[in-house]
Amino acid sequence: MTSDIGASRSVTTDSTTPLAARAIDVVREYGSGAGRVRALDGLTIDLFAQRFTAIMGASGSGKSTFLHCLAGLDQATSGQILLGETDLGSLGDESLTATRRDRIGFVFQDGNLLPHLTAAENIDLGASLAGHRPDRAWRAGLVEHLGISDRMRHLPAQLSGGQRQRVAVARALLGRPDLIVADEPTGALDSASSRSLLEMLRACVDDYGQTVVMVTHDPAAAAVTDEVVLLKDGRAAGVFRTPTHESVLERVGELASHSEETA
Ligand SMILES: Nc1ncnc2c1ncn2[C@@H]1O[C@H](COP(=O)(O)OP(=O)(O)OP(=O)(O)O)[C@@H](O)[C@H]1O
Repeated sequence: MTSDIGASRSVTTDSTTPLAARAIDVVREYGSGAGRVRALDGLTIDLFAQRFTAIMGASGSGKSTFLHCLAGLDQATSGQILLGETDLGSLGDESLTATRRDRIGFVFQDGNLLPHLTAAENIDLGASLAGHRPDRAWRAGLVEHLGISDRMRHLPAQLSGGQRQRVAVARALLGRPDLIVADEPTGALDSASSRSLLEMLRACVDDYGQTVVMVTHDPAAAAVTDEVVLLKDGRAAGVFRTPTHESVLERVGELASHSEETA
């Protein structure tokens, strides 16, 4: 059970709550002619700073496409993605690469570690590429908090799936990014590792003041977040706060039955 993670959440939002990122009327089309697919169809979402937001929706509703556009890995066909005040669409290749490296942390399903680098080298990779020295005290605290201090010299193949994910979380947090994006991070984990990863992502927000956006199909994972954004056919189809396992199941069920009625 994960329902007690984040049990003390309290989410209030008003016009002064700062935004970490925004998607404004975003369209993303793939292909052309008869094969054209509109993966995002005028999507508008506000992502509040220092919050944990889940993105949910049926398969094909545009979740990964949105996350990739938000993280500057893919480009919207039209509309705007703002990271703080920065319009990602206005950046050239070099600035976009630097923005991704310096302002966004990534946690993907398989950890996405480089196999020939040790855990420590993987954690330091972003800082090394940027020519920065990692903040040693911050790094040591993170690694300790994540329980991987004794695994720093191991290669990814010598780590468990859960340990690889912890390394990925440490790497994502090292540069204190403006935004951490997680794509189905619990998808390949057993329930204990999944719970532990969700606790870590929750701690990123509660203890380190980070902003986390996570795509998930898992109601138990969504139930530890502050806010759930539902997508349908490439558009926002609802937002609800302080989700519980039950409320997630209910809202996702409603969305699915509404889709059947209108199909
Ligand atoms: N590179 C691509 N080329 C063509 N179509 C694509 C491409 N990437 C995604 N799509 C299409 O865009 C739509 C949205 O895909 P996306 O992967 O964002 O959905 P999703 O909600 O993340 O799905 P899932 O839950 O199955 O991962 C789908 O119809 C998909 O087939």
